[in-house]
Amino acid sequence: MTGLNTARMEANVVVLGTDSVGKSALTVRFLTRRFIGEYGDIESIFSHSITVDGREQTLNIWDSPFSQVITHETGCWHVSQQDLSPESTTYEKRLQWADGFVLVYSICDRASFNTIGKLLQSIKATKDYAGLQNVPIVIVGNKRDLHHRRTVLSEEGRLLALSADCQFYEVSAAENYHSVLMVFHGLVNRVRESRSAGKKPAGIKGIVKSMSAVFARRRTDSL
Ligand SMILES: Nc1nc2c(ncn2[C@@H]2O[C@H](COP(=O)(O)OP(=O)(O)OP(=O)(O)O)[C@@H](O)[C@H]2O)c(=O)[nH]1
Repeated sequence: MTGLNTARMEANVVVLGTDSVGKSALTVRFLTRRFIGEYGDIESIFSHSITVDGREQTLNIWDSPFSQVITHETGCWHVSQQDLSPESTTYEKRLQWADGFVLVYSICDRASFNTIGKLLQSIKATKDYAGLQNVPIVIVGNKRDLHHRRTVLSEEGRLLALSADCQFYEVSAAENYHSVLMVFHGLVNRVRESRSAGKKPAGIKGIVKSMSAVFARRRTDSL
């Protein structure tokens, strides 16, 4: 016996970001260790098992082209027309399905970085609505190999991640497997942390909250 907890875990991951930032390149690099250059527009869910800290983890990764995803009008998120058919899977469904998110922008594309803030807003709104705070999210600045064409500073990515309580990595799906692996390992650790936090017994704050709720109810009952 090694004493390691070998229980297998499963987590659903959605990879999001604007067109051509390298979502498929990142996903395929993680799954196959290879960079193949062109990926097409196919929406796919991949299942892949990895071992993190001695524990096996199955990730179901949903990679979808951005053009099928969302538009943002007057503060509301809308799914695009082609996503409204009954058999199609909407943006909201993707958000509900996911246990964690990889949000990708290109360091050479300022607009793709600006979109990350909007994606964060919509994810947090959906998860908060479902009572799930602190959803695990990793922000990834891709195409690091193209640093001569950089328009987004590393510090900007890091600050955004810090302000939204997310992890942050800059990677090159084209040139480096290891940094891509770190992205998914980082997310797995976050998912584990959030699951074990969900199972923890109520801390002192939780107990005070429940007692206040009980006493408040008694006061209203006696009126
Ligand atoms: N130089 C460089 N090119 C990359 C990198 N990652 C992806 N690319 C290229 O960027 C282009 C878009 O990559 P994709 O992986 O298809 O991007 P995507 O975000 O999945 O795009 P959509 O499917 O349109 O949403 C392709 O030509 C890739 O070869 C990278 O790290 N460095």
